[in-house]
Amino acid sequence: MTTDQAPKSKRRATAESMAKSQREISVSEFFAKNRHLLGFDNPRKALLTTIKEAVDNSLDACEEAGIVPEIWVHVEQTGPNRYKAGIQDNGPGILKKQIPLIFGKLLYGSKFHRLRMSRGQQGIGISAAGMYGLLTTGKPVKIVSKVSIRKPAHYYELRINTKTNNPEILNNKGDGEDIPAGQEGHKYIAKHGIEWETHYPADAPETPGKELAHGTRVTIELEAKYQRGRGSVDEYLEQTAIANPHVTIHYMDPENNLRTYNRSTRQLPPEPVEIKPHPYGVEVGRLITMLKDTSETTISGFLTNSFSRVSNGIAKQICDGAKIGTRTHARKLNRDEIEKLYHSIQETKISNPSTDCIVPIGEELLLKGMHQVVPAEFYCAATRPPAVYRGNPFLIEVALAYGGSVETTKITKDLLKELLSESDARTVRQFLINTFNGLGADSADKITKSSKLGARKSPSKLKPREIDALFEAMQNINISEGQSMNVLRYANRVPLQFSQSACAITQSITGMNWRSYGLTQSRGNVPSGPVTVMVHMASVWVPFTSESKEAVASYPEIQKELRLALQAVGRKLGMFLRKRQLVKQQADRRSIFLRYLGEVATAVSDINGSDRQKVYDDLMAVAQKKTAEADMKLTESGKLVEENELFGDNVLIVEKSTEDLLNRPSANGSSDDDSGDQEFEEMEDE
Ligand SMILES: Nc1ncnc2c1ncn2[C@@H]1O[C@H](COP(=O)(O)OP(=O)(O)OP(=O)(O)O)[C@@H](O)[C@H]1O
Repeated sequence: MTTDQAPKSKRRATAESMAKSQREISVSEFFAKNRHLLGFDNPRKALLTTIKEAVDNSLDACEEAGIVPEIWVHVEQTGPNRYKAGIQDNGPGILKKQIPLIFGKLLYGSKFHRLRMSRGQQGIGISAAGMYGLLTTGKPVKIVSKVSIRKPAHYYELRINTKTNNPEILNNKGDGEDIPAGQEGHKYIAKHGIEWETHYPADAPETPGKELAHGTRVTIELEAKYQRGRGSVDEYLEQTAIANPHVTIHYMDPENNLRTYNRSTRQLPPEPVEIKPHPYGVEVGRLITMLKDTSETTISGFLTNSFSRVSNGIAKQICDGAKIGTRTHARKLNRDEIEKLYHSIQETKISNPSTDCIVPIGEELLLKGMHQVVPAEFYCAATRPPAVYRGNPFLIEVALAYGGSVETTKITKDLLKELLSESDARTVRQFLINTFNGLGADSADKITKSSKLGARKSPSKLKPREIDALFEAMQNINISEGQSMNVLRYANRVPLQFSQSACAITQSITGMNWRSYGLTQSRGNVPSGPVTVMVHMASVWVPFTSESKEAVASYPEIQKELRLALQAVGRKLGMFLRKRQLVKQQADRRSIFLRYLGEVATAVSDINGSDRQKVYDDLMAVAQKKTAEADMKLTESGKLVEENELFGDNVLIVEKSTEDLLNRPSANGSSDDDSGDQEFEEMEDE
């Protein structure tokens, strides 16, 4: 018997029968099945992604139009596991004929084909959110858009046809509705229950009660879950406000709490300039397509007009390197010649792309933003000069805040009750870690232990007495040394809230030695301590690791810039902590002198009959002189700093009194153990 023969079996399919089921897959069908790729992998994230896509679009549109953005976000519960999210802006609005395509067709947008810094890049975001809503609730997307105060607004209810990836308009027999301008329109809106803010709020500082002249509102009903804490809508909006100090957001949460994040500046970020691709970033395949599609006749014309930084001289050098004449017909190059052209491009010295296509937040605004949201003692920021990866310009900036109260001490008991009832964590320990940024496992253990809650206690089943004990422990336990660094990641001003460990930003932080800057850190982890670090990558094309735009890919050029920016703020933090340590030591010494001064003065006066008060004053003067550093002001440059004052050199110190320092644990955690300091000095010497 031969063993290499396949067992006899009936032929199951033929090429012909298989051909019957082979057909094109629509992009919408693909993403409907793979919704996790777009950030719709669970109901909680689906709500966040929907709001994020709409808010990012609003900010992009306002900035592009030169309008100071005002955004309304309204989240309302419409049933068990069902929410309605409405996002409105005061942007330029959208032309009537474009509305169905933008909201009812995947991969349709204005940003994909251009090299210019913006939040959106792919043209999937908002239509995917609408599709998710439709699939999970059957409800269409509702859009109102207005381009001028004098013209009618347009109202559409539409759904995406996932088979054809095309929009279907549902209202007014497929034509959509026009809402008249002015009073008549306001009546129409009220009568038909259309969701649209007609006016700015009466207490809006700059535009109280003014009618909204233009803007867009999208309303999507979807299967979702609302929960605060890490990765929530609330966190996204708060972090968006930090990185976009020019936006005002009115946020109505599902419990009808209205929160307003007011802008701190009316200055829009400078307009980024659109650039052409840089020759170094173009791969052979792309070069072939570009040559096929070009309207230029000569190869020299093609090179100078399709790419940035290619002058006639550079084009000639490239052509010479490839042994092709500059006047050769661009569309007639064969594959071999294109390959040579590609290699010659790589070997020709071409200057870096221009960098006015990327706009940093800037050190001053970074400090302002951080200071508004993170209460701390010390802030600093650093913006790196632009660099290039794969031909794409990018820039890294970092802000750091040190000190201040721990998140667990900032909440009220009522909020704690709400958070506990919303949580789906299985244990209280897990709840604490998931809900409070920077709270490490050790601190969560300390809190649960102190509140005497069993390790397996479920957060939603706590009795009032147990909630009281938990609240008490959260307020009183000193967990500053157990805190881990809170990392806020941003790409083109958009907060990145997921896939932390896959992101180049987190990897750069964990790969650095923070102990040399006075923080404790176990190898390969984020450092410990009451520190918040905000890292922003701005680029014409952010290399995300997936379509849901959650993590930045680790290109070596990006890693290098991240490291340099983090080191810049790390050094400033190190200086601050060292000075603070010195002040504390001297304050400790002075307090010991003061303890005995009175007794010594009395004894001296008894022995030699001198004036006790004079002896006391003299001794006091000596004590003060010997411990003069205790009065040192905690500034980089030795200047006296008023609270909240911003320095020119991008450091902000909110002064602490000497008493505060004496009562506060040191950077390394304990107030009376100086072993950590020794380690710190040693690291500095290295
Ligand atoms: N609120 C708005 N105001 C004006 N134009 C808008 C608004 N929302 C969307 N658009 C337009 O619709 C297009 C498609 O938006 P969509 O969210 O689908 O993709 P994107 O923002 O281009 O990219 P991404 O998928 O990366 O978010 C945008 O490129 C923009 O031109």
